[in-house]
Amino acid sequence: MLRVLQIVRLSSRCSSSFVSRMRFLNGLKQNDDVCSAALQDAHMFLFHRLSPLLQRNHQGTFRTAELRASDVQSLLENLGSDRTLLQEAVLIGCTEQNQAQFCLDIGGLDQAAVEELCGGTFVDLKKSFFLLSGAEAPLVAKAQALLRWHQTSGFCSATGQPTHRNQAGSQRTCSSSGIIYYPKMSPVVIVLVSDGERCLLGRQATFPRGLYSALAGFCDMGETLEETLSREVAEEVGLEVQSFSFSSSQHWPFPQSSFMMACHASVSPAYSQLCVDHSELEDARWFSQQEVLSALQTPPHRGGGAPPPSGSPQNTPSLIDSSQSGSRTPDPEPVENQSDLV
Ligand SMILES: NC(=O)C1=CN([C@@H]2O[C@H](COP(=O)(O)OP(=O)(O)OC[C@H]3O[C@@H](n4cnc5c(N)ncnc54)[C@H](OP(=O)(O)O)[C@@H]3O)[C@@H](O)[C@H]2O)C=CC1
Ligand SMILES: [Mg+2]
Repeated sequence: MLRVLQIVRLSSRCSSSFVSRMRFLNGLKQNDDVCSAALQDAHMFLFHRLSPLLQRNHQGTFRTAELRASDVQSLLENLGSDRTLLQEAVLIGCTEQNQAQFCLDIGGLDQAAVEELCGGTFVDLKKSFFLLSGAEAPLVAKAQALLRWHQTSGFCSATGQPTHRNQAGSQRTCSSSGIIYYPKMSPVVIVLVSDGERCLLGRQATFPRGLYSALAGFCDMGETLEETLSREVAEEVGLEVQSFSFSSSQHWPFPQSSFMMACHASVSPAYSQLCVDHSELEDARWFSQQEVLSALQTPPHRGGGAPPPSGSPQNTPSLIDSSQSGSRTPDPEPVENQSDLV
C-alpha cells in the first residue's frame, strides 16, 4: 500500500497528465502488488476467444462494453466460474484519470450467457475495427495482441519449462532458466510509391475482390527501414526507389502482431515500367489521382467479398488499403455484413 501511495504521489507531482499516466503505467508493470491493487478498481475489456465484447448505444453506434473489475467478478460468480480468473487480466493502459484498463479473455465461459448478462455481443476483431471509434480500435487491437501472446507463450523455447507472467502481463519468465520474454511483434514497411503523377497499388490473391493497397513487406533481420522498403519494392514490382519519407506508424494485430511503418517513396517516371512478381502479388498498377479520389469516395462494398460497385471495376479499386482503416467507421449496420480487411 505504501508503494501505491508513493506512485500516486509521484504521479500527482508531475505537471503533465501524459507524464503522470506513463509513470503510473510503468509503476504497475514493475510492481505486482501495486498492479493487483489497481486491478481491483480497473476498467475491464472482455474478450471471448479473442473477440472483444461490444455494446450498441442509443445512437446505434458501437463501443466496447463498459465494465469494472467488480462487474466481472460478479459475472464470474453468476456463471459459477473461478473468481481467480480475474488475476489473468492483462494491463493495456489507463484513463486520463489514471484508472487502470485491463483486458481478460473469458473463452472458457458460455459466450451466449456472458452476452446476455452484459448486454453486448462478442465481435470478431476485424469487424470491430469498422464499428469502433478511432480512439477505441487501437486499444482493442493491443488487448487482443497481448491476450494472444499470453495464450501462445506458456513455455520457454530454450528449456521447454512453463513461463510465468507478472501481474501486469507485460512479460513472462521461465521458471527454470530465468529467461524473460516480452510481447513480440514483427516490423513491417508499408509504402505508397509515386512517379510524381500516379501512385502504385497492388493486390494479393487473398485480398477481398476489388481491394488494392499500398505495397507492404516484413523487415528481414538486420535491415534498416530504407533497406526493407527498397528491397520490397524491387522484389514485388521490379522498381528502384529514388527517395522516401516516413509518414506514420501503427500496430497491426493481423495475423500476428506487426509494427507497421508507413512511408511515401518516389521512382523516376522514366523507370516506372512494372515487372510484377506474381508469386507475391496477383496484380499491381499505377493509379491516377482521380482514380484514387473516386475510389475513396465509393463506400466499401459489404458482404465479405461481394463484387465492387458497378462502374469500371476492371480499372478502379473499390477499396484502397482499407486494411489501414482502423479509424474508419461506416454507418452502423449488422455486424455480419461488414467488409473484410487484409
Ligand atoms: N498491402 C499489404 O500487403 C498489406 C499488408 N499488411 C500487413 O503487412 C504484413 C506484411 O505484408 P506482406 O505483403 O504479407 O509481407 P511480405 O511481402 O514480406 O510477404 C509475406 C511473406 O514474407 C515471409 N515472411 C518474412 N518474415 C515474416 C514474418 N515475420 N512473418 C510472416 N511472414 C514473414 C513469408 O514468406 P515465407 O513463409 O515464404 O518465408 C510471408 O509469406 C501482412 O502480414 C499484413 O498483415 C497490412 C496492410 C496491407
Ligand atoms: Mg508484400
